[in-house]
Amino acid sequence: MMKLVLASGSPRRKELLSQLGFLKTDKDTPFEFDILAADIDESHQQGESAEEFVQRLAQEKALAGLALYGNDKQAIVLGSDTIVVQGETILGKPTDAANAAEILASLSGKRHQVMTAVALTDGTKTISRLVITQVQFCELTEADILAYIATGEPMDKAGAYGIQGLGGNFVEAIDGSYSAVVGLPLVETRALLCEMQVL
Ligand SMILES: Cc1cn([C@H]2C[C@H](O)[C@@H](COP(=O)(O)OP(=O)(O)OP(=O)(O)O)O2)c(=O)[nH]c1=O
Repeated sequence: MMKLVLASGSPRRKELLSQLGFLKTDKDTPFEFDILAADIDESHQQGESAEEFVQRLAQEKALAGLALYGNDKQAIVLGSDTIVVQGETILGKPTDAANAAEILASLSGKRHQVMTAVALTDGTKTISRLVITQVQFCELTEADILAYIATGEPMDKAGAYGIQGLGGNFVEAIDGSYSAVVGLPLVETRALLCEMQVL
């Protein structure tokens, strides 16, 4: 049987993917997936646009996951990547608290884009989607930023915030996909899973 594999160490992606299993039409076969963390080099290449970058990383995670899982075993592997884009700048996860403060100050009172790419591969065919969401932040004071960093929440998240957590306090408006901002766009991932006949 074809096994679905989530190539991600993100607990949010695990939760969102589980959520998709509840809409499975064939109730006789349960929706199950294995999880493995595919470690890839996430550095940006010169001349690469933000859109190209995030899609390449999602595909590389899926392909690295497939290689780790064992190319001989029948598997469909899902990889995903999320970045925050502010003007010309691509913001990934903060390197430390000072960098988190810099990132949050740059998002204060402005609109940025969250780009999430998701890729599915079975080794023969790789399909993917890119979802871009606009997020408007309220003005943040220095005290807001310091208090937020002290919670520890920003450190493992692109753009140094989590919309699903305390970071939601700073989100004035969102135009696009909420689940994509959290890390896995539900509608688009469901479409990909249907295309690969997993759902
Ligand atoms: C903007 C934003 C990002 N994030 C998270 C989603 C991603 O997990 C993370 C961006 O880092 P990613 O490199 O996309 O993912 P990851 O390292 O957490 O997991 P993996 O590569 O193993 O799949 O930021 C939120 O949880 N909430 C938010 O509002």
